[in-house]
Amino acid sequence: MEKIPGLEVYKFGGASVKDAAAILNLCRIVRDFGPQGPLMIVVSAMGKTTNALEVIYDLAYRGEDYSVQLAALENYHKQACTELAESIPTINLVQLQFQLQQLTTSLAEELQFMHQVHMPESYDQGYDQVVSHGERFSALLTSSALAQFLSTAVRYVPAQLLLQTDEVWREGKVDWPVTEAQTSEFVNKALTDATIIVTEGFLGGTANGRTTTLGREGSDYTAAILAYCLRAEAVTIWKDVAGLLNADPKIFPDTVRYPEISYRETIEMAYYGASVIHPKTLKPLADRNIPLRVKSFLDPAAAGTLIHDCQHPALAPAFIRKTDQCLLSFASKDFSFISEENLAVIFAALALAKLKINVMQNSAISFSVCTDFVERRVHQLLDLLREQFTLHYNTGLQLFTIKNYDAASIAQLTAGKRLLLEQRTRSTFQFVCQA
Ligand SMILES: Nc1ncnc2c1ncn2[C@@H]1O[C@H](COP(=O)(O)OP(=O)(O)O)[C@@H](O)[C@H]1O
Ligand SMILES: N[C@@H](CC(=O)OP(=O)(O)O)C(=O)O
Repeated sequence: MEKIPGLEVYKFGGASVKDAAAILNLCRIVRDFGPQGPLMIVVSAMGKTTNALEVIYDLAYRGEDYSVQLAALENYHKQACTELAESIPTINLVQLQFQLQQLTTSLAEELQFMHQVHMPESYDQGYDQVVSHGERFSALLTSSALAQFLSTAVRYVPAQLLLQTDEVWREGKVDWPVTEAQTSEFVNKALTDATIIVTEGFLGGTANGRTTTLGREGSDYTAAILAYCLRAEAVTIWKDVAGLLNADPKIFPDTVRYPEISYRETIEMAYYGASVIHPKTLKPLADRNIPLRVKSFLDPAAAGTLIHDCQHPALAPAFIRKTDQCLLSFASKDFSFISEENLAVIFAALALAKLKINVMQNSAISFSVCTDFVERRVHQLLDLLREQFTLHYNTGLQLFTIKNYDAASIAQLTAGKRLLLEQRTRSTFQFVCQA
């Protein structure tokens, strides 16, 4: 497709649209810091809406009463509408409330269906139809607020029209050629009479028009997919932190910001579990050399972090913690060595149970793997391997990774901890310990 000159992509996550004040702040950021050229805005569900929808969906699925939780979610969005209309008087509150009501009705219908029918084989498909409403509410409120705040045309384009995926519910895989063609068509059409487009993060659509989701926290990835398809000039993800830091400030004290960092370093940090950027975000951007800025929506004038194709001097060590880990070990029952044949069986079972290996270690007669503890999947794995191996596993563990470690950073992080497994390469030190 033809490049659209100057087009940029902004992604606003849950924290940056958590209430009317936050949406108003978003409007000011677009007005005061927005690009000269067209802008594609990707929004996540407001605040913790996705978590709330997951709870409601589970209640509905189990045939239990979810009316209190649903009413609370409805009121949360209604209140945001009312408060936005108080701050931006040109908002047509009656119309906005009507549109919100339509979405609420659609959500209630999806839930009602699951509540009555209870089809285990449709659990994941139903999840996507329900949980996607969080992003829909948010896109409605954000696009309405922006249009009135900026007194300009703002087009809302549903993500299902842009991103086509397969039918792997909750983890939709993007059909790149179709997505590129659709995105080009709908965005060019929208830009004939508007310079700002709003769409939902995290969502896609199948060829049959059903909604899919891309995996939790997938809105960063949506921004990257659209930027790739539109050959955007840059992507900015607006967060509640000063940029990409060397550790999560909610867990580690005294963090430092990386002003500039390469795609490669960032992709590794995301892979090891730095939750500030969804791990799939970097590849589409690196493929088309599109810079990614991480900026603070609380201090939009501040520099943030620029992630691009660059060389930089050695970085301060990065600390990453993954919680809820499980350490599994498999030993041959007859004291024979762990052979390539044994490993092939173990890997096949891990793939079948959809468990990702976070760290692994081989010894003479046993093989250990650290994975995220997803109970259902771990039990599936154990069932698959029980006959052939002696199995041990520990849960409730933490996996720490230090990238670009030095002796001081290892000493600092391991102090007072009992390490169950440790491993180091030239640049990365990892260990598993009790929480
Ligand atoms: N290395 C890191 N640098 C900055 N923030 C980090 C890092 N690792 C984890 N975080 C956490 O990521 C959070 C922001 O990401 P996230 O909550 O996914 O944002 P949103 O959902 O609003 O897009 C921060 O509040 C911070 O706690
Ligand atoms: N709302 C979805 C998608 C997402 O990316 O959200 P956030 O940008 O707030 O992490 C989720 O919570 O998983």
